[in-house]
Amino acid sequence: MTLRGLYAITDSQLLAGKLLAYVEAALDGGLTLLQYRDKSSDDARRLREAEALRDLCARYNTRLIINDDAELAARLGVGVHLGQTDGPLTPARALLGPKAIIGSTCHSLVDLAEQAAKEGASYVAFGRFFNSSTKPGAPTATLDVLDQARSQLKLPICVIGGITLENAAPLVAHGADLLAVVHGLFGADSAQEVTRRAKAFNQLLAI
Ligand SMILES: Cc1ncc(COP(=O)(O)OP(=O)(O)O)c(N)n1
Ligand SMILES: Cc1ncsc1CCOP(=O)(O)O
Ligand SMILES: [Mg+2]
Repeated sequence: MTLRGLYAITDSQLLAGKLLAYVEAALDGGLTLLQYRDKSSDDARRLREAEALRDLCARYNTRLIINDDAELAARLGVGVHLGQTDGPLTPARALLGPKAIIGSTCHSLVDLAEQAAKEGASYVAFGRFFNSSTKPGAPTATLDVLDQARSQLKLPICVIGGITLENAAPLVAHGADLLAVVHGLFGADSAQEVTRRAKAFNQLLAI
């Protein structure tokens, strides 16, 4: 399986009251991956929403990834994205099995990505590349890091942080495989606009 394309990430504040409608609109435009990212501790809601997203993604043949929580991912039979403080990759791979998609945050450090590859990551994520209202304090990364990652790594490379239709092209030109986007996709005034943006991101990636 080649991991390349638009990687939509949900945000509980931005998508309050319209999570499924906006996610379906994005799926209509074409998503390679969807990440359920909810930093709250409302476990019951997280389970309910993640199950609904898993079923929706299945209808569109799109893989669901759970942020931070390998146990929830295992319960649902989907993938997980783990940051540097979200627990180790090796046990997550053992828990989820060889076919699960497991992503790893590497900030701007190719060494972290090399390590993640050895520990069984399916893709590595660098960023943030631009200002992000979703995660303003996230460490930054540059196009130089992306060049270095592209030349050293065989794994799919994901980029994140403030990505929009206006600024994404250089990231693709420098070797990004997956564009991970919250606000630049879901910060739209209508579901139709979400679909339009998703299609336009796919065009940027020549998908
Ligand atoms: C695709 C992707 N890349 C990076 C992140 C950030 O993960 P992390 O550093 O663990 O930060 P939180 O998202 O958990 O706040 C991500 N979630 N997805
Ligand atoms: C989770 C995360 N990690 C680094 S930046 C970021 C937020 C991405 O959201 P946006 O696309 O709205 O900047
Ligand atoms: Mg995390």
